[in-house]
Amino acid sequence: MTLTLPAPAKLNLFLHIIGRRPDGYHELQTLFQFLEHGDELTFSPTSGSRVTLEPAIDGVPQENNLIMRAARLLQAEAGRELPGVHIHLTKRLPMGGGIGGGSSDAATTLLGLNHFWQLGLSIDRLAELGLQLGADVPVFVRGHAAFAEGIGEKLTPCDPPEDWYVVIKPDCNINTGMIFSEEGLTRNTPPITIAPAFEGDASRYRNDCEDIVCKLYPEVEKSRDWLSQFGPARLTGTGACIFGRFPTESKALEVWDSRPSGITGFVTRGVNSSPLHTKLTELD
Ligand SMILES: C[C@](O)(CO)[C@H](O)COP(=O)(O)OP(=O)(O)OC[C@H]1O[C@@H](n2ccc(N)nc2=O)[C@H](O)[C@@H]1O
Ligand SMILES: Nc1ncnc2c1ncn2[C@@H]1O[C@H](COP(=O)(O)OP(=O)(O)OP(=O)(O)O)[C@@H](O)[C@H]1O
Repeated sequence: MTLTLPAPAKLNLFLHIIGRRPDGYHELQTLFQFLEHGDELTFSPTSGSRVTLEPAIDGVPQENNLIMRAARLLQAEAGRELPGVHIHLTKRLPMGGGIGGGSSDAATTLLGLNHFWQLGLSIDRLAELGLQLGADVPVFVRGHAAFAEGIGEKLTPCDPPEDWYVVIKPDCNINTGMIFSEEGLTRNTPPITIAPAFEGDASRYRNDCEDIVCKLYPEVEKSRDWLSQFGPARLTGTGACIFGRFPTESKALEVWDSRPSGITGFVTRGVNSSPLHTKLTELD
């Protein structure tokens, strides 16, 4: 049977860097919330035992695509030949945007194929496998908005307000590894000791990558300057996307409709339960 599942985007409502591990990875404190907007994956049975994926993403070799890598991890975990599957990807999320498109595709593949192949793997095991693919994959596997620590794998579920967002994608792709290797990055923000009750207080919470990203990419700074006329505007992840929060859809659309020509992005709602998990629950 064919299975179609969403791969939602995420925002980092704030992102603090509190230190660096001996292996070079950065210790973070961040608040993840999902968005209703996202990619979509369709899994269809095929004869034989191959996993195929279409369309390919320009510049990403098929075997490096996080969807194929997630499928390979599950095949290895099962340790036996599994039925063939064709995966169709509807890509809507910009790459290098800090909204987790690749990580979410990987999580949807892990949960989707676990269901499709009836592997019966637990969410804990799928989150462990996901962490091998990227620091952002576990939150997408677990499916609830969360305060994250460590490199993003220690998750405390929480419920920030489900506001509306204007998300702008400046015309640049930002490489996460490159930003984390920048000399001038703030790496010593004092840790928050309890999971925050986030009310969008811009002065208490920030994104520690924002200053450096705005310095390196003037188009990101320009987007932030435009959106911040309407309220606090912030970077997500290591960029490039900038988002602003609004209490209603009509207010978000009003701002979006006033954008100058050349600004691309979307309006969407923040949700604390992942649309992926909502869809999987409906199937059970
Ligand atoms: C910035 C965030 O998007 C916040 O949610 C994530 O922490 C990044 O997660 P991601 O895109 O899945 O990143 P990964 O593919 O795991 O890492 C890419 C590269 O960024 C650097 N990296 C990543 C995460 C982290 N906590 N510290 C790091 O220093 C590492 O050099 C790594 O090789
Ligand atoms: N299915 C996929 N979708 C998007 N990118 C993929 C995929 N598979 C591999 N990649 C690679 O991963 C890189 C990061 O893509 P992604 O969309 O996750 O960026 P991002 O939004 O900056 O993510 P993050 O917030 O996790 O840093 C891409 O530039 C691409 O080379």
